[in-house]
Amino acid sequence: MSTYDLLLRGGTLVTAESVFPADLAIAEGQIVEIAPELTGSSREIVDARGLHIFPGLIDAHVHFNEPGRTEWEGFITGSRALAAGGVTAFFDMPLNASPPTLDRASFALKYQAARANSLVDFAFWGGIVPDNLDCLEELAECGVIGFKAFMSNSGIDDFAAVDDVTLYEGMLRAAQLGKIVAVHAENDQMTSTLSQQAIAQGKTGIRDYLASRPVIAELEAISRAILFAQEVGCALHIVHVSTGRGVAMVAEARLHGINVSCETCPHYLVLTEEDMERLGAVAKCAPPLRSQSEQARLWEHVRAGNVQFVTTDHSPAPEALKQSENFFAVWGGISGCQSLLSLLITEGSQLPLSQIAALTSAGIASRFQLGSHKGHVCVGADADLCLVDLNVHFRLEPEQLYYRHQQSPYTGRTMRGRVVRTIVRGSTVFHNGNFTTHRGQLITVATM
Ligand SMILES: NC(=O)N[C@H]1NC(=O)NC1=O
Ligand SMILES: [Zn+2]
Ligand SMILES: [Zn+2]
Repeated sequence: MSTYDLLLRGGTLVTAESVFPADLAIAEGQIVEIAPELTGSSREIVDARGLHIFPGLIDAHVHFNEPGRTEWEGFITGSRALAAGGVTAFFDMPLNASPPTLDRASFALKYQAARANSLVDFAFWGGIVPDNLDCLEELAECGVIGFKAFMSNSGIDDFAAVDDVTLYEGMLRAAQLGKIVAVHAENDQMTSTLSQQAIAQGKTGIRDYLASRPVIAELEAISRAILFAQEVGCALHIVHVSTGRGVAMVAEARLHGINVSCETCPHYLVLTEEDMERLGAVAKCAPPLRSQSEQARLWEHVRAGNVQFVTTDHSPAPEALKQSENFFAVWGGISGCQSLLSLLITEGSQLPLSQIAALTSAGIASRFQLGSHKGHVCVGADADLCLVDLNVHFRLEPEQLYYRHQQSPYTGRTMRGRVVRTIVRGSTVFHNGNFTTHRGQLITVATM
């Protein structure tokens, strides 16, 4: 009889392919057996009857701001929120921390902070800005997951937007290094000029902000990035696509064999322009929330499989930065990394559970070539799992949030599916509101 470390008995497994009842056994941090009724002895047995066992989610886009702006969000608070939401790994963006992740030294600071404080596994994006092209090679050596560039103003002075030449040359180098380039795609000239004009005319309300970042600004930047990537032969990823039309451009390019993918975020799927008007600063983001008709088309593309994965773009800031009469001056960024799974289960009732697993784990593992050990529920994979009770409906209250700042546009919303346990490489890191000590490790990545 085999001896396991942990046996999950009687649960319903959710994989990117299917949903089926099974026992799951873990030893030395890995899944070692999956079968209808496992009889081996185990150090610990969890009764998973009535629960769904999802692959631990991977959030490929968060801003945890440590070091340097830990008062905005840090690895302790951010990774607790993730664990409470069933997320077992995250990719941290190269900006909003100080210094931003632009070279070997800043990568080392990030790594040390995450290693000391993160409850779950992590990887890092490096940045591309106009003056760091010569540092991309050392960032690749450090093990960044890819390179992120802003095609419009990032809101952070020490992370400048790329001009076309920097983007082109950055893509050339990324292609040589076998790394993916991710872009925040909005046309800088349009968004900057429209913003300046509105502010000069004293038009600083929420509708004015929306008007300063039209859909066409996003579509133009997506098309330019795709054109560059095709020419250069670089793998491209478009972050936080806010409209179905943006996804359609990516889908069309993929049909032509261009190596491009895209993500969207829960806020574009569940909130609209009207919500931004109603909720105010807590719902400010860029690209902004869109109309109901744009949102409906975005959902169609998600259902059709044209969006490779969903991320949260969790980008919080202290309360003071969220308060201004001038909506342009308010920090743009939505806090939501704790609610990814529950939002998709609740709002994506048309999405099969398997597709939710694909969008939150397998899709990311495959795009970033994490290997079969991450993002999959199968024998030999890391035992990164979350146990969810789909029968629970709950109202999200601010005091249930583990963020550094207990604010989110999703508070007050009734959600379905409570995460009861989160397991990282075989260790329970979250269980019914309790956390263990940190456990996170850097995810090592292949070059493409
Ligand atoms: N700097 C930063 O986090 N910006 C993010 N916030 C947001 O709403 N969109 C972004 O790109
Ligand atoms: Zn962005
Ligand atoms: Zn972001």
